[in-house]
Amino acid sequence: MENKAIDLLVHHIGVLVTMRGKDEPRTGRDMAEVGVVEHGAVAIRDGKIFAVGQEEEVRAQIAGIAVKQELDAQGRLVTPGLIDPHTHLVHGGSREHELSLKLKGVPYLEILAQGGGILSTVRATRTASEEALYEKAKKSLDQMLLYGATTVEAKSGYGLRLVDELKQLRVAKRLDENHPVDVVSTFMGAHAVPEEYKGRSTEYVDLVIHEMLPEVKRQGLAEFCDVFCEHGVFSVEESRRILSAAKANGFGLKIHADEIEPMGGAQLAGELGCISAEHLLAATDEGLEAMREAGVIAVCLPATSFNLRLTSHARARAMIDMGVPVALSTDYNPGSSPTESLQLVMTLGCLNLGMTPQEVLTAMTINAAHAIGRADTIGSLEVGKQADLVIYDAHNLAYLPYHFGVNHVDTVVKNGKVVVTGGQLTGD
Ligand SMILES: N=CN[C@@H](CCC(=O)O)C(=O)O
Ligand SMILES: [Zn+2]
Repeated sequence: MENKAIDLLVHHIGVLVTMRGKDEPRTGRDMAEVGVVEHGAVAIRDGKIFAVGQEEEVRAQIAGIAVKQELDAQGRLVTPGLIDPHTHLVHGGSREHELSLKLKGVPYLEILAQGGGILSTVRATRTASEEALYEKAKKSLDQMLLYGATTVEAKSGYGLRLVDELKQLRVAKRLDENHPVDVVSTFMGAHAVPEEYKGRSTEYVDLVIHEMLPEVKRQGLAEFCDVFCEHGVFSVEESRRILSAAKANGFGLKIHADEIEPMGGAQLAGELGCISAEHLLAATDEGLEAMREAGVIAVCLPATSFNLRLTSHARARAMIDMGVPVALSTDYNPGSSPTESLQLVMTLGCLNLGMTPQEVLTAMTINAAHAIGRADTIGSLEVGKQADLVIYDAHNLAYLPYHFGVNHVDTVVKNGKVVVTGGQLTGD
């Protein structure tokens, strides 16, 4: 079998960013160690990386083995496929009408308290057919792929009743099966208290725990469970109840924590051993310390703080310096972050969170892979891992966040197949 043909050889890579070398989530200085190889090549067989490194070495390793297809990277930049570890991919409708409210200074939680915000998307998602949700989410997933994402996490949470939560999760599952991008599902029945349970949040929490969680598990529709722990949404105690039940049902845990108010969500993430905690703009030093001790990954969402016109951002610099592993994500959703572009997030990660281009790339490759429990197969270009990589129309890493607002992706290889070429989907 050693001589079975190489399916694809990507060669003449000017700067190859491998992210190789470490099994745990990257922290501190390691976040800047991106494993650059100049004059690189990647040999791919059966959808996996067969050899990677300097072109001369790779060619020596595959000497005598036939190569079916060669792809000339023309001296440009190659990175692992980008990973978006926090999205609300599947939903009905859009919320551009909230822009004028935002411009008048109406706060995000105020819009929600008035029955808008998440709840208006809940109405649109409940009335949408499964097919319409599929087509809309597919369009967004196409965009994500065109901007370099090869794996995406997707949360439910706009159904807020069993039938519609399952509908959202089925759409995510079908996309995972049919679309080149891998979709990892999270159940988020506790995204808001639905209108019909207004003032009865304890009853709704009971419903999530006793009806929704077991059924989602029984149908195998989600790997993780997430909760929006925030004033006026779910309290720390309610979040603890839901996440503890999720843990007992075998879900991995995530939490939208300390986004707007310092509630103690970060501490809860540490206490329960969540795989990740999201947002964290208002997280205290004690909260971050609890996360560091428990190895919880901080998923920072700079497009959200930008879009909500917040003057402060997640303290990613402090997190990195104190040893909390940081990942970055679009938080793609119709309210607080209507963008599919991880490249925009690169720019905001640098300019608003103070991260370097190297740290930003680590945060949306290997650390993002850890945040969704996939670091054994994706997130770096190493022998045996899935052959997911991106060729950019750029010659160095810093160029990506520097030249913002445009798409630098030229080619995407997913599981060894060219799925984007010349910035267009191939349809494979
Ligand atoms: N903060 C809560 N949930 C989403 C926003 C959802 C919405 O506004 O529709 C977020 O992560 O930003
Ligand atoms: Zn979110």
